[in-house]
Order: sequence, then structure tokens, then C-alpha cells
Amino acid sequence: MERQLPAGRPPRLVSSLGLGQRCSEVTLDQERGLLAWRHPRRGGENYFVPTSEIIAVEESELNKKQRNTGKWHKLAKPHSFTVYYVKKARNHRWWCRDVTFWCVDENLCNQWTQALKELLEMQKCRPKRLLVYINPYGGKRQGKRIYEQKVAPLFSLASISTDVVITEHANHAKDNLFEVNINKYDGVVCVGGDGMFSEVMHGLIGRMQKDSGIDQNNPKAPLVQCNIRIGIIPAGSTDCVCYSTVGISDPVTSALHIIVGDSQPLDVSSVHHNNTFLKYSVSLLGYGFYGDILKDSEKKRWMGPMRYDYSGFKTFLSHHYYEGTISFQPAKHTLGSPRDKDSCRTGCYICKESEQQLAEQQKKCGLKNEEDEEEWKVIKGKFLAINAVNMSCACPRSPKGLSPAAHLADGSADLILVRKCSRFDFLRHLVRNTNQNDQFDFSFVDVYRVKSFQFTSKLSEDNGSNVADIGKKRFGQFCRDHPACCCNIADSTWNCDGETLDSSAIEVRVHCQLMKLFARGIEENCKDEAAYSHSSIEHLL
Ligand SMILES: CCCCCCCCCCCCC/C=C/[C@@H](O)[C@H](CO)NC(=O)CCCCCCCCCCCCCCC
Ligand SMILES: Nc1ncnc2c1ncn2[C@@H]1O[C@H](COP(=O)(O)OP(=O)(O)OP(=O)(O)O)[C@@H](O)[C@H]1O
Ligand SMILES: [Ca+2]
Repeated sequence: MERQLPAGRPPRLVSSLGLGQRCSEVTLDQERGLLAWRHPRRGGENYFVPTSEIIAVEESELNKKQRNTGKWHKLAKPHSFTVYYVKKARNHRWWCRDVTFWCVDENLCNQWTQALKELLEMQKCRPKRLLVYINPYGGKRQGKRIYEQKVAPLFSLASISTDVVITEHANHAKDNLFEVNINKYDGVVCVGGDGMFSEVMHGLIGRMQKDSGIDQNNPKAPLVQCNIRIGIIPAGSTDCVCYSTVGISDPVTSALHIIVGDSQPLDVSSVHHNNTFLKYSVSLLGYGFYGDILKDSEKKRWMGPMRYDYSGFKTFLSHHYYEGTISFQPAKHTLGSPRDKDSCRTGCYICKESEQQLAEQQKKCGLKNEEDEEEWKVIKGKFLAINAVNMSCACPRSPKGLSPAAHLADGSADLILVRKCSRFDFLRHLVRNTNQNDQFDFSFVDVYRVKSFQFTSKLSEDNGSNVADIGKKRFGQFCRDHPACCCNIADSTWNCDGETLDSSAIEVRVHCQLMKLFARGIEENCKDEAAYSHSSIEHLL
């Protein structure tokens, strides 16, 4: 990328600088934004650091050991500077590393620090002021410690100033975002899990619509994009949004993505019931299996992240299925399909293309709503699980996710329908969510790429009543005529990004790129560990 350099600045700076006890040729290609040096030891290894991945540059003092061992100390007092930069390791993990260069010429040292600092200043996408919300009770209750020990020192190194709020109750962050002077900040950071992220997202999107006079209760309202980015410091139980957008749940990696000012647009689904806004969703909207797990696990919060395994096992054994009707509009604007072999990666062309297609469609249609006239497909059936995912939903439990080819920002969701089948077959499908095999390659599993869908349970259709009444029925009530058949006369619950919804009848619409994260999607060409721990289990089944 060509850069506009300040007048009089040479395009390249090349100097022989001290590195440890030896000399190294150090180059700063200011036009291309690249810092390079050869390590005089370590087999002469070459280092290339894009200036966009430099965290900070500081004038520094050589430590005692460096001072006493170098030959130069006999000549003159050395001048030195330290460059802190991103070091990429395996599995999308980023570290903050530093290197200290020295020279005896003070002017040369100043020239280097100034040039590097000016290049950092030119990066306008970097945040300078952040609003941070910490959930002290998420995941293993480590949010505060993680932030103070791992993240705050990096933010201060990068000269980012912060206002920190430690939440005192659920919805604290969300409510606060409606009141705060948001224009003061370049981004909002949440320290916690998917639930905490969801709160912050609801606060920001809600605030944006309120300020623009948009009624969130209208399911067809064109929502206003939210340009203030959210950063996620993972400290929850699943951390699916972080894992699916960064490739790892690691607080240091996420902090570094925030510092370098990455930006990743994200699709958001709005969920309505009878013209009433319920929630937004970015990861999983799950009815049946994942809804039942969530409902059961809420009573076991004290167990921490383990609650999901406990409730997962219980829910698997109960093997409930639910009858209902799903209607959906296929996503015709996008080039991808849920059975693609390639997945969404940094700079994904499918996401870019979809964004353009949707923008053109909107321009053409103008105010008239042609969307409603588009084809609806209707499927009735008995389902063990109905999962709608806006992104792959990769997480440590499921490294490739519930829908590995789903895209972060293509304006569509993947609708996965798992029909009634035997426990054994359902287990085979579940295990494939954890290994490299195709979880959709079963006769009882269907997957569609959609831009909107609706669901009504048979129960609410039969009663013709408001689903809130049915919700009052006891969860886990069985068909009295066939106690062993696993059909359930109560509805399941929707799991919306880890929160339960009050209605089972819902109307969902995907909003392309409604918000942005401090992330860059998953980078290509990263040596991934074969972390698919359950692959051997499947061979046994
Ligand atoms: C043999 C092992 C099969 C394991 C299959 C595991 C598939 C795991 C897929 C995880 C997908 C997560 C999607 C993300 C959802 C988030 O928006 C949400 C909020 O954080 N998290 C959950 O709802 C939390 C959902 C947590 C789900 C945990 C499921 C655990 C199932 C255990 C089944 C055991 C069967 C054993 C039979 C012998
Ligand atoms: N101070 C607080 N006390 C109680 N609940 C809180 C507080 N702050 C936030 N919450 C709520 O806690 C819920 C869960 O938090 P969080 O998502 O951080 O952790 P988790 O549920 O363990 O992880 P995950 O969502 O990844 O499964 C959020 O929905 C949030 O609204
Ligand atoms: Ca999507």
C-alpha cells in the first residue's frame, strides 16, 4: 500500500544499528510500511513487521546486562529505542514482542523514533479512547483479573486511554450505553462472554436506532448501521463470537486486534414476535437441543462453563423433538452456499460481493418492499434442533463451528434443520460438529442459506394462541398418551446468543453488516493444530 509521507521524509530509512551485542542492518520502508531487520544471532533470521502491526515505539535505556557486555560502551553513551510489535504464532494467536536497537549517534536514534512514531500517527483507524465494560461474573469469574493483568498494560503501552465500568448487574452495560456520551469514544470493549457482548451490541444498536428515530419494533424497518466498533476480550464460557471472528479465544490476541484498529463487519439478525422486537442475534439462534441446554444450564450457573456439558448430556439423553413450521426466504444475493469447502477468511470476497449486491438491490427497490414478494419455502416437521447461525459459530468446543462455511458479513444466515432421528444418529451428527467430518451429510439434516425466516410451533398453531400463554406451561411436560415417544407437549425455548427468548413463534431477518468489531476475520495460511479432539470418537461409532 502506497502511503502519503510527510514532505521531506525519505521513502526508506536504512541504518546499521546495534541489536544486542552486534550490529544489524535495519530498514524502514516508509512507503510500503514495513520494518525489517536481520537478527545477528538466531541464525541470521530475517524479521519483517508491517508498521500497521507495530504497537508502540519508545525511547529506551539499555539494561545493565546490555550495557556491560557491549563493546560500544567504551566508545560513548549509547542511545536506544524499543519497538513493540505483533508476533503471530500458531492457531491465530498473537503475542506482543519487543526489540531494542541502539546507536551512538543521538540524531540517528531520534530520526528512527520520530519516523516510526509518525508512521503510527498516520494510522487513523487506531482507537485512542475506549469505553470498557467488565463483567466480573462471566465464565470462570476472571474478567477483572484478565483485563487488569493482560489487557490494560497493552492499552497503556499503545497510549490508549480508557474509561472502565465494572458491571454491577445484568443490563448495566446496555442501559449505560443509552446514556453515555458515545461520541467521546473510538470504540467499546466488553470483557466477558457472548452474553456480555450481546448486551453491549444491544446497547449500541439500540442507541443508534433511537438517535435516528427508527422503531425497533417494526420488523421491516431498515436499521441504521452502527459504526462504533466493539472489541471483545474473551472471559466467558463459550466465547463463540470472539473465536469465530479472530480464530482463538485469547485476551492478549484480542487486545492486539483492538490496538492495531482492525475492523470486521458483522451480520446481525433481528428477532420479532407479533410486531414486537425481542432481540438481536449474531451467533446462534437455536430451538430444541441448544434451547433446552440453555434453559437447563441457567439453573446451574454456579458450575461455570461446565454447566453446558452437564446440561448438554442431560438434554441429549432426554432426546426431545418438537413439531413446527419453518418458512424462509433463500439468500439469492450471495455467491456462497452452506456446503462450500472454503470458509470465510480475512478480506472475504463473498462478503464484499454480497454487500454490493444488497446495496444495489436496495437502491433499485427504493421504498417499495419487493422482498415480501420473493419466494418463501415452507417446511413442516418434527425437529430435534433448529439452528440459525449468522457466522460459523466456531468455539473451542467446536473448532470449525456449527456451519463451517457460514460468512461473517454476507447478509445471510445458515438454517440447519435436524429432524427427528435416533439418539445414535443424533450423536453422530453432534460429534461431527467437533471434528473435520461433514455434519450435514445425513439424511435427517438439511441446511439452507437464508435472509429471513419464521417459525411457529405446532403447539401454538393448534392453540391459535399467544405463545406467552404456552410458555407458562411447565417445561418438560410429556405426551401422556405415549410416555416413551419423546414428543413434547410443551414448546422448547429459543437460545438467542446464549439468552432465552420468551416466545417460540419468531420472525427473523438478517441485516447485512449492521455492526463492526475490532477484528479482521480468520487469517489464511496459519498452521492450525489438529485440535479436533473428538475425531477418534467418531471412528468408534
Ligand atoms: C460427544 C460430544 C458431542 C459434543 C457436541 C458439541 C457441539 C458444540 C457446539 C457448540 C456450539 C456453540 C454455539 C454458540 C452458542 C453461543 O451463542 C451461546 C452463548 O455463549 N452458547 C451456548 O448456547 C452454549 C452451547 C453449549 C453447547 C454444549 C453442548 C454439549 C453437548 C454435550 C452432548 C453430550 C452427548 C454425550 C453422549 C454420550
Ligand atoms: N455484574 C453482573 N452481575 C450479574 N450478571 C451480569 C453482570 N454483568 C453482566 N451480567 C450478565 O451476565 C451474563 C453472562 O455473562 P457472560 O456472557 O460474560 O458470561 P458467560 O455466560 O459465562 O459466557 P458465554 O456467554 O460465552 O457462554 C450476560 O448476559 C450479562 O448480561
Ligand atoms: Ca452471515
